[in-house]
Amino acid sequence: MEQHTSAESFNGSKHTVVTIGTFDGVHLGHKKIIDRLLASAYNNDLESVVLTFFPHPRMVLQKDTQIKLINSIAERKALLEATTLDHLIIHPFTQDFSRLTAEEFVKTILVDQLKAHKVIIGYDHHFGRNRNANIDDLKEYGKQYNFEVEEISKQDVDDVAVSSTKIRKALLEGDIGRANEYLGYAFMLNGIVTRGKGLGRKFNYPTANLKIEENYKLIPAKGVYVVRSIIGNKKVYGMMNIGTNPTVGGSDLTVETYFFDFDEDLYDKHLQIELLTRVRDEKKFESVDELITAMQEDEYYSKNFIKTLNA
Ligand SMILES: Cc1cc2nc3c(=O)[nH]c(=O)nc-3n(C[C@H](O)[C@H](O)[C@H](O)COP(=O)(O)O)c2cc1C
Ligand SMILES: Nc1ncnc2c1ncn2[C@@H]1O[C@H](COP(=O)(O)OP(=O)(O)O)[C@@H](O)[C@H]1O
Repeated sequence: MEQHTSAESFNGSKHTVVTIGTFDGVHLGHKKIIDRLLASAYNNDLESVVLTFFPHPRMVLQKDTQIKLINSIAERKALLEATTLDHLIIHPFTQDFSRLTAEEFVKTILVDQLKAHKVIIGYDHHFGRNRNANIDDLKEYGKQYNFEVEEISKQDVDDVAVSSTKIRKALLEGDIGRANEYLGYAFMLNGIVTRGKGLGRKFNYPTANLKIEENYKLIPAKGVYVVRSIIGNKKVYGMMNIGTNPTVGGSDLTVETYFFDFDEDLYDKHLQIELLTRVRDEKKFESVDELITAMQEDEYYSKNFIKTLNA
């Protein structure tokens, strides 16, 4: 797959089939649309292109800082990279870009830059300044500029929208099992390991604190989770706590993981951690001893869960 940082930097020689969307989550519904794109590219001897935008339009137009996405942009790229897509264009969504008229968008981006012969798009897709053009307008432009428009039905669009919404909801409720089912892979968090208060080691449970850079990344509900990561080519399992550590008087939200059968310095390292299942809610215990007992029970539970994976 070739990556392009804007539509302008796309310089394909062949004609293309293009689909446009946010693809947050790159979940099973998105995969179905990408499969359609790939089949169409194959059958028509076209190159397949996903045109996606970043930042999310709502971040730019409504300055929405509350919006939370299932994937960081780096994660979205990596997930799409794993498909056999020919081109991924992550076009910067700016105020200027949002002011392009529908016809300017079609002519300059789809026709001149992407050489689109076909566009696969949702029945309810709106585009251009103030989103005032719809799929019928796109079909008219198609006649004028010589490209075909393939409509994704209401049912298929609803499936995709519903599953993004359902995944966000499941994550916010801590229902990782359900989120992972819709995703078709395990939800992940990426970040750098930072220093905490150094208490974990005293409890015999050193925990790598993950600093997640992207403020728009959705963090699942507080609680304890069984997790997995690849550290230096080795698969390691662990248990993660997302929370404020109320037992030791914490206040900021932290994401910290104790890895099983592992003893290495992780400070400043980048980790990608997959969440596999939820163990329990975070609690304020009466004492540190009670917290340590709970962590021992979490470890027992987690290791049994991991055995079922590897059975
Ligand atoms: C599996 C696991 C479960 C945890 N559960 C709780 C909890 O229920 N309540 C709580 O206050 N802290 C909980 N913690 C967080 C500990 O308080 C925290 O790891 C400890 O304070 C170390 O912090 P430090 O990394 O800043 O040294 C949990 C940590 C882990 C790894
Ligand atoms: N099994 C392990 N799981 C997690 N971190 C570990 C483990 N073994 C060693 N470490 C190291 O210990 C650090 C965590 O120790 P801890 O006492 O909790 O300090 P801090 O409060 O700075 O996180 C991790 O960042 C990592 O560098």
